[in-house]
Amino acid sequence: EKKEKHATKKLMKELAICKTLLGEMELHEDSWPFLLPVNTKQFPTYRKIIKNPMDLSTIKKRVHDLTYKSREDFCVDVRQIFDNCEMFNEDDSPVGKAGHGMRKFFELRWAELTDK
Ligand SMILES: Cc1ncccc1N[C@@H](C)c1cnc2ccsc2c1
Repeated sequence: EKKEKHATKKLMKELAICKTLLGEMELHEDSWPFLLPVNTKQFPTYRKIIKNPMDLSTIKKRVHDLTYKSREDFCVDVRQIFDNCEMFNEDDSPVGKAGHGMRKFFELRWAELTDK
């Protein structure tokens, strides 16, 4: 059991990092396009082009539901948001620019929060 307790403690620490980062991203001025799932009525082609839709509210639910088994699982979903954004939006569009800004912010903070 000792090993198990250790793993659980490690996961809890990692999820705390994810919660911190998620909170900071939600407050970021460039987060507005990513807060909720893209509305397919507003963007009918979206589901055709984007195979793995992802957004911050979905990630928040997964953190809360303990879906993530490591901070890496969390990171994969966050990066999916920005990859989808680049796929669907022009770089110089408002949403495209917001995606680049958010990715920059995330990657910097992610590196800072990684154990030195
Ligand atoms: C991230 C993303 N990628 C592709 C399409 C949309 C979005 N975001 C939605 C929220 C969005 C983004 N921009 C606008 C502008 C008017 S409604 C609306 C909704």
